[in-house]
Amino acid sequence: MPDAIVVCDSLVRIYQTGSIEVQALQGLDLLVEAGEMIAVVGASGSGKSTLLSLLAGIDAPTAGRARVADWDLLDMSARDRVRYRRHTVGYVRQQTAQNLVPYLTAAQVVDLPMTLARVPRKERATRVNTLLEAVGVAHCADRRPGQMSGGEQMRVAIAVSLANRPRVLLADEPTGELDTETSAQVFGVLRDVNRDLGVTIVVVTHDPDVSGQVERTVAIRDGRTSSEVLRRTSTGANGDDEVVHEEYAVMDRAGRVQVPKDYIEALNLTRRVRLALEDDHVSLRPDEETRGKSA
Ligand SMILES: Nc1ncnc2c1ncn2[C@@H]1O[C@H](COP(=O)(O)OP(=O)(O)OP(=O)(O)O)[C@@H](O)[C@H]1O
Repeated sequence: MPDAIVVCDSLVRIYQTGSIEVQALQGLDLLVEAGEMIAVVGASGSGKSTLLSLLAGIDAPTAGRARVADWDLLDMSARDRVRYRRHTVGYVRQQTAQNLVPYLTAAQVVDLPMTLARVPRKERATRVNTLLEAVGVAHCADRRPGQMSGGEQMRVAIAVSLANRPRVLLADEPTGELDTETSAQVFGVLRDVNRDLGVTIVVVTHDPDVSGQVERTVAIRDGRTSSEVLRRTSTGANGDDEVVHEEYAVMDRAGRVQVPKDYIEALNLTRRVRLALEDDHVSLRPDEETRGKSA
């Protein structure tokens, strides 16, 4: 992908707690094109938040390669990290309240990252208004978090993350605390800012139905990218536009592919499988010998 703005190649993050080692990411591959909006899904503990905090520059990878815009995430000084977090990426945290400050109004909290980046006062005031309008909460400018609904707070959090014109917006479960309707509205806001401001968006969620809200959904399993769902619009037999979801397995550079769990269970696949190259596809069959032993 020549225009990739996010490149993760065999990315590894190992957490060490005492003598216990947890491999949160075990060689994850991910490419995100500039201007794309993708969702990252996966079961609890699959490594979604770890991936996002690495991309946000909050945490550092253990091994592998990770690049966002012109930054190499494995080779950044503390000072680089501050610049990267201030200007290149916007980050919306999982808990709505963590994104805001209880005693600051929406206008003040959107202003804050720009003040830290020494943006002139006049420019800040204009940008605060533009952003609050862009996410549909101009009416909340003078309200504190306690005076806003969960959906409004999340919209303000998105405005805060966009204050310094990041190239990539990372959102960790932005709709986790919201009802279905409000969630759909927040996704609508993300799509609007993706389209109108050209910011690349990576949204993490454990809601598998999110694939209807974005063009590409990447699934993580056990710290690796396992499959992708692409949403396409095609013209049906009756001439109407219909949305089609197509699922693909992801192959890494070494040619490794994760077989979906339901396929493994359906054919009782165990340690060894038979692969065969056919004219236009590869077939994968159970090895009768190992299957017999495991049964
Ligand atoms: N700071 C940490 N120290 C030790 N282990 C951690 C740490 N952070 C995450 N882990 C472990 O790494 C694995 C991946 O966690 P992560 O939070 O990335 O998963 P997730 O997919 O975001 O889960 P959830 O949907 O529940 O938020 C888990 O086994 C988790 O227990």
